[in-house]
Amino acid sequence: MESHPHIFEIQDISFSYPDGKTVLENFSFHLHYGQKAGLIGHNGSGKTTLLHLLMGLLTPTAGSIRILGEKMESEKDFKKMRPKLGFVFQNADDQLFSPTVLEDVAFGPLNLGKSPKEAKEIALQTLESLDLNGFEKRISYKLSGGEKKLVSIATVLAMDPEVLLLDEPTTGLDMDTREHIIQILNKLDKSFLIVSHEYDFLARTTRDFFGMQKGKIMYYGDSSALHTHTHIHPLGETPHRHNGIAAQEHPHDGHDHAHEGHVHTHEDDQ
Ligand SMILES: Nc1ncnc2c1ncn2[C@@H]1O[C@H](COP(=O)(O)OP(=O)(O)OP(=O)(O)O)[C@@H](O)[C@H]1O
Repeated sequence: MESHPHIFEIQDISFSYPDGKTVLENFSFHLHYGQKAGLIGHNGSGKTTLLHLLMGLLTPTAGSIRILGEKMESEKDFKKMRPKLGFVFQNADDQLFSPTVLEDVAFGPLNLGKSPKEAKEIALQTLESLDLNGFEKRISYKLSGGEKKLVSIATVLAMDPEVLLLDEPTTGLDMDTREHIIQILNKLDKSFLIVSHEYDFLARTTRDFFGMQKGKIMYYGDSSALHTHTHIHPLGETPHRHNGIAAQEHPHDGHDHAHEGHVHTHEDDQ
């Protein structure tokens, strides 16, 4: 169901932490309906701050935030909107707080007004759809880090949100769990925004990427152009230098793209 062209419309927002540090200034960003996007950028560039602003966990000092067409002006607005925004925290311990996995996954649906029986059914179906059958009886705090991340995603999907926001979902995961998350995201018919430093992960899960630097979106591109060191670009043999970073020469097709550690546009090439 597409009722709004944009999931998020952020216009000219500014935000500073109480200690006075300005993280975002006149910042604008749009995520349209159905978009699967990655957000990359250096440590401290403001990615987590942006996600927290989108969730209403922080309040901008200026500018406007519209979500699904509605202007977010108060905690009341965000409270109403939050069930539609599935936020997967960087640290799964911030997401899981019930004794068992079943209670954790049923918590959202219960909160949305489902009966205990319905909530249990939704929780079991959600676990099954993520290949987590049998997890329902597990003790949440005894799960491994990777299992906690998968169950965190289940707690969010059980609420059937309009959009998922994932903050560094692959941190500390082994290859199998990372692969499992890639499969989950690829099967998902939802919009999402993933903050990650893992370019290959974003290339396999998203279609677009935004590159953030010092509180600004500096780049926008096609995620298939995201990759780590070893690659051959599909066209052209022209060697180039990356944005003043020494001697990483390789052939490419002239698209704006990103490499591990930095993003660049070809206008920047010399
Ligand atoms: N609670 C806070 N109080 C003061 N400054 C903060 C607070 N949280 C974050 N910051 C600062 O705001 C800036 C942006 O932080 P943020 O966590 O949004 O960056 P990030 O892009 O998510 O970084 P990372 O990739 O390291 O997670 C950083 O300089 C950080 O030190």
